[in-house]
Amino acid sequence: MSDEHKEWDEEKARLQTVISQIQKKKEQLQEDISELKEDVLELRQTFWDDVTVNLDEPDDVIETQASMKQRAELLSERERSHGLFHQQSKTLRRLEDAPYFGRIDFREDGDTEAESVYIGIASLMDENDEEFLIYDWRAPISSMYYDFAPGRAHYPTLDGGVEGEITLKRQYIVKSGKLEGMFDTGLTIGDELLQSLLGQQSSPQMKSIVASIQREQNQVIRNEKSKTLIVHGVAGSGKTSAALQRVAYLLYKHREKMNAGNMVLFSPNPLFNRYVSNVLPELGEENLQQTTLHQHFQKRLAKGWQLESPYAHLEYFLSEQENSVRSRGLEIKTSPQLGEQLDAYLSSLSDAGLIFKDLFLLGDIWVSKNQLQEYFYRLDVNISIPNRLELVAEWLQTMLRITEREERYKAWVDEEMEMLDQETYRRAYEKVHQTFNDQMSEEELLRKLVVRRKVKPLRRKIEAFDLLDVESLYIQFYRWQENKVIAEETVYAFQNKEMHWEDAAPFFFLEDQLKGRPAYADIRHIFIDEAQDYSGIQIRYLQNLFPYTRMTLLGDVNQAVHAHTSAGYSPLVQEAAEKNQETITLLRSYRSTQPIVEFTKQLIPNGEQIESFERSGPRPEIIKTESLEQHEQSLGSMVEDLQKRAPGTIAVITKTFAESEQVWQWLEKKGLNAQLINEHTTDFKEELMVLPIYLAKGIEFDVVVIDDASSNKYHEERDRYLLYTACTRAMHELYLYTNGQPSPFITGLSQES
Ligand SMILES: Nc1ncnc2c1ncn2[C@@H]1O[C@H](COP(=O)(O)OP(=O)(O)OP(=O)(O)O)[C@@H](O)[C@H]1O
Repeated sequence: MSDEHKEWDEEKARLQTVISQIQKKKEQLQEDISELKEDVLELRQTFWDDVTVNLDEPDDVIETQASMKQRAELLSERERSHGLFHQQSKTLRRLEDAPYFGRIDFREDGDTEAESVYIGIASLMDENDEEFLIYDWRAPISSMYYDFAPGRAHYPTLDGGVEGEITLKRQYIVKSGKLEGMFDTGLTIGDELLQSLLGQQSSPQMKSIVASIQREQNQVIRNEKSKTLIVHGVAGSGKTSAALQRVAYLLYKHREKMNAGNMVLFSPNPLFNRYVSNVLPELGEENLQQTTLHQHFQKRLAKGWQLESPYAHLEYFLSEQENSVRSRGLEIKTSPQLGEQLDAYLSSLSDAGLIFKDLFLLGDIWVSKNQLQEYFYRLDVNISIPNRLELVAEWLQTMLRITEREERYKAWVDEEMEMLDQETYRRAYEKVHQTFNDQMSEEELLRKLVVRRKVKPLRRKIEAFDLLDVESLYIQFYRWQENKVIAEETVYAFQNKEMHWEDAAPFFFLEDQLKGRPAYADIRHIFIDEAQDYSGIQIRYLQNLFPYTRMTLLGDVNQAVHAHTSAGYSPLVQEAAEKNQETITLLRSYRSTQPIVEFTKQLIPNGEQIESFERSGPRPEIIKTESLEQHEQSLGSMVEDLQKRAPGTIAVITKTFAESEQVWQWLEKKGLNAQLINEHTTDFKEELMVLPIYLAKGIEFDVVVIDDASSNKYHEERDRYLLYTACTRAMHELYLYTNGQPSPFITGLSQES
């Protein structure tokens, strides 16, 4: 028997042994779960049997409480274990399917023999709990699998590190418990394996990449040095994938002190949220909180206000005439200097200029805005604005108590008391007797109650430091900057209780600086995907909101779709003075076939740095049409044809939503069942989709058809990046229609790979 055959048989035999171990553990766990379940049920049913309820004497009450507490603790401990067992059982079920995907044989310096380290999505011990049958991919020793080729290697430990030699590095393809393939590899984790993984069809949900994490991606995943990690990666280089594996890694590494609830992912759109929602559960971890910046601001918005969505904002600027007041305002509101200018404005407000709100009680001004301002500016100027506001609030609380006492005996209270219902009377009566408050008669208590109810909204306002007129202060900022026209334009929107997207971050930033930021103490790590689309002030806002939180920013400057990104700022560029930042660059694109990568990289400056992964496929095609009718006809037939021939997802990508609607109608007319994706879509329903570029961000499709890459649609510099983003969504096939003259960005591009 050849060595190869022998090894294959040995590996097969080992796999069987491990699987039978898993099955044994699973059965044992099942028994434990059943027992525990019975325990829990019994405890619930007999909860009161062992509790002697005696409330006669204070001592008896205490004893009763103690025995109840003991029972409740026992019950909750059992319930917790039950949950834990369930989790373990799920992990075992996953392991049973594919226990491991890799192996390294590592000989530690000083040892004579190498240990075989098998790596999978979770650790597994042998029967006697002595040896590791499988190591979790996140264990320190497993890091060598991703970081080193056979030869000298090391891995970190708490007391320094371990050095040694990797004598073998192997990969396995295991499906439904069967060994389907194995390869010995060098540094790159198996081209064979990657080929087979990347050649697959897209799926409606992103998959985990643990089995084939590349070395540079591993640096992203395990990085813990810097407070801010910037990952700058070309389209399809695995930024999102690496970020999600990073979450899983951090949850494993810090499992004693951190859980999924301590992390937030800011993603580009709700569809993307859904797209990535399966990766962590697939790895046996809970999902982290996901939101979009828009959803976040919406939660903060006062009642009755409307916040423009970033998509509506984009649509506006994609179809707006240049040099409108709003587009000039946009430049200022997203300029890299805005943060500093707001800082300067805030520091000027320390001496003068704060605008307060009149405080009303019983329909009259109780304390006027001028009185508040006077009081505020009489306080020590060295105290910060939020702290001075706290002092103002304390002063108001005292005044309110006096006012309350004064109001109690006024005529309006008599009137209101007559209107009180029976229930309120009864409660007041009971309260007087319960509290043995002889001094306070029922009537007095009712008066107090009536006044308290009336002042409640005012008290709430004071407690929330809701004393400043932040809207006016925000508008005043633009006047202070001598940008009167922009101030007026903002006034106009604010009068209609509309907040434009570009106003949200500076507005809430200002509010937080003035009133003190809301606390998000439990958030330990935030991830910002598609960070290139964030303006300076949006990032500054988040940094200010989460001052003690680590941040991972992921993005690609070439995929910037927002107008402000041309303003010369990118959150992905490391600040020179900032020591706590680190940047990792990913240049290899895994999503698309080589011909597609070779085509798309010509669209952008410095595209030649982008490396493609050797995967073949048809060349991208540019199809010219001369009229709208021809365009409709040809695109419809092409899509119909694709549906018949190409399995998987097909996306027709347009520049704006209005164009998506039009294309969708064309396809409907042809009897093709397509899903029109809008900003509220959270699920893929059809394999054929029509959507604007900004909603396709971060997502991928087997086949992409660009609706109209003509110069009509894509001619400004900014359009270059939109087109690049759209084309790089394609995994296997890419078609570009151009109705009329092709865009200058694709004219003359080579379609050869
Ligand atoms: N190491 C890897 N092994 C297998 N597949 C990978 C690997 N890295 C990336 N991929 C695949 O490449 C595709 C692109 O990955 P991902 O979406 O994470 O990239 P991205 O950099 O976030 O892309 P974009 O910025 O263009 O949205 C996905 O299908 C992902 O599964």
